[in-house]
Amino acid sequence: MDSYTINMESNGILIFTINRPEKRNAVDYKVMDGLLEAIKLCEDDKVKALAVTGTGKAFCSGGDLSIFHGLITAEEARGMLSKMAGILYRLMMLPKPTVAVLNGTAVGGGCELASACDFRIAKRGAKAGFIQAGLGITTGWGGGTILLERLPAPKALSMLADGMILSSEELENIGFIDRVFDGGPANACNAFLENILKKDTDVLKAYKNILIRKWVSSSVKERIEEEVNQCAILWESDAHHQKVAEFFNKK
Ligand SMILES: CC[C@H](C(=O)O)C(=O)SCCNC(=O)CCNC(=O)[C@H](O)C(C)(C)COP(=O)(O)OP(=O)(O)OC[C@H]1O[C@@H](n2cnc3c(N)ncnc32)[C@H](O)[C@@H]1OP(=O)(O)O
Repeated sequence: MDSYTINMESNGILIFTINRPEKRNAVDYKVMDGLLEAIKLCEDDKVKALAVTGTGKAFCSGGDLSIFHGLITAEEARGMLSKMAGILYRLMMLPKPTVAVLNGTAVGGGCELASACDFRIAKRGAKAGFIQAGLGITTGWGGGTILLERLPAPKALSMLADGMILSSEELENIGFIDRVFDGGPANACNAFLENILKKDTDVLKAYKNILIRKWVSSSVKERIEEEVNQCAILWESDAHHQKVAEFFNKK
């Protein structure tokens, strides 16, 4: 079974779907490479928007702990963290509308992936939380930096520092989720983007470039690199490795 799928819809939406339901769509290196492939495909003028979603009960459960728990030192972690941070940076800087369609639970790096999209819509009942703090680390794929660009600082910091998993309604109240939907993710995505897709691609690109210029002038890239560095340092702590071990021992 492929770890991801990439589908071009007739309405111009390119859909990237993480397809690892047996691991709640945890991100491994194949998923990272697939996301980068989808981002590059968006350079085609036929693509009007990019949607990111998952298969099964979860949107994305963050980094694949069964692989990444083998990364022990800061240096080892930094390689993986900076790879995905670089991909999420390219995702957020894509000069086309992007939407995370939360078909289910998003935790940890899954919330960082969702944050890198312009918009987030969630199926009623979906939950999401930046659980990294409970694992003895911070966000490490740029998601903390990006969230602080998306939400007012008090809201963003409470999501990050609380590390709680919140309901779709709570997330909508905070402003992390732009719309809660019932029914199928694809129909919800089409409905959310319907009016945007009617606009000329150059107009949409011009508006996104206003945002991109703001991020470039405020050194978002450098701030993400610093976030990666500080996560890598926390990564090698005994507290983090103990928490990851507890996740697997709880079975
Ligand atoms: C910088 C990013 C950072 C990093 O890279 O480390 C992070 O993303 S930190 C956060 C890492 N992610 C987690 O700690 C989440 C762990 N998973 C969960 O909390 C739950 O699985 C949840 C809430 C996502 C879903 O709970 P549910 O009860 O529906 O499912 P199970 O827990 O029974 O899991 C089913 C099955 O999937 C495996 N699984 C789930 N998440 C991961 C993961 N992130 N990596 C690897 N495997 C994962 C879990 O082990 C179960 O496998 P099974 O063989 O059936 O026991």
